[in-house]
Amino acid sequence: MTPEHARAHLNSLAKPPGSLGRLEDLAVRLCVVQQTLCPRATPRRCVLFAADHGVVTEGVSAWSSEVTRLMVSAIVSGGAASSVLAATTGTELRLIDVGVVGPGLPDGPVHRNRKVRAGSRNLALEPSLTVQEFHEAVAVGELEAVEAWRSGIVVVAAGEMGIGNTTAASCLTALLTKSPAEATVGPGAGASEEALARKRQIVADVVARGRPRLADDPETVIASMCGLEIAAIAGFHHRASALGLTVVLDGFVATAAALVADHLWPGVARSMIAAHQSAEPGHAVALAHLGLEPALDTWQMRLGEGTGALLVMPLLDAAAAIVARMATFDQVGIDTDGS
Ligand SMILES: Cc1cc2ncn([C@H]3O[C@H](COP(=O)(O)O)[C@@H](O)[C@H]3O)c2cc1C
Ligand SMILES: O=C(O)c1cccnc1
Repeated sequence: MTPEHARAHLNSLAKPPGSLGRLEDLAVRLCVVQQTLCPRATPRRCVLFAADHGVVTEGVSAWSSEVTRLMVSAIVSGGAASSVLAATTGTELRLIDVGVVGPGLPDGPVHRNRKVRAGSRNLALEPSLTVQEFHEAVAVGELEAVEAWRSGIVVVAAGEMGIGNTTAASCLTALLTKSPAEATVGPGAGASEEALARKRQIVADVVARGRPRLADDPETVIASMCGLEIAAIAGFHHRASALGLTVVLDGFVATAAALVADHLWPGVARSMIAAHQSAEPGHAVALAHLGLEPALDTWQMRLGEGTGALLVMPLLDAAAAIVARMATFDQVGIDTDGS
């Protein structure tokens, strides 16, 4: 199924060609990703991965690390933005703790404790993860993708919660897209000008250190600036894509994880639909590198936590319904010959 084939089908439906605008682009993408003219947007699941970041001690975030643990509780108990959007869009939600500092919640229908370690190390001073820790976190994400597939899920999204994770995402985006640090650093969850300047300096230094070694030892370099939840999302994206699931890509941090997956296992972007373009400047850079067009590009969202992916789910329902259920010009008796 090529884009041209899907577009020709849409043009045969009882409407002026292209008149559903961006919904048609989304429908084409869904058909191409699923290789069918009967695409599906359900059943679906959003899996959030949570972990802490040692680099927070450098003052790069407006928030302290304990907010990660508190937000994990809020997500699980239904009060977070992601919980509300998952509930209103008919999307199952899971929260996997891959490395939040502090005691974990008990396992339950939504929450799982899969801590690899209590947060990543401070990437400004030392490698944030060892290659072994990176692999363990990747495996946690891979297992969640396998479980989704075994449960008959068709569409998945990965999201994250981890104070400080936009610093790691900026490092990875600059490293893997070969962009300057200034192009990939933004205020994250509201960093002050002072924090932003520190963040820029740290990202520039860390990427400059890693860049010369990337070709020879990609896993060590990626692990050295990666967060546990970002590694888990990379594993999730990779395995979900290999199993033929449709992957809806969330914001800047989830897309940095997609860059990691694409670098280690090229081709994952073929299974992906980019939900939105985050207000974080690095997101546009990362999406362009992956060759993905966001469905929503003027919404100025900058939360992560799976929220952009969740917001786009009802549009996927609409896109799937248009493709599979609309009548053709022929069926309604409209002659398009000579038009
Ligand atoms: C209450 C709250 C809820 C969030 N949900 C997602 N994030 C987002 O912001 C954090 C990254 O931004 P930075 O790198 O600047 O710390 C991550 O937790 C991300 O998921 C949140 C942030 C906060 C404060
Ligand atoms: O787009 C994102 O993923 C994002 C933006 C700001 C803060 N946290 C995440």
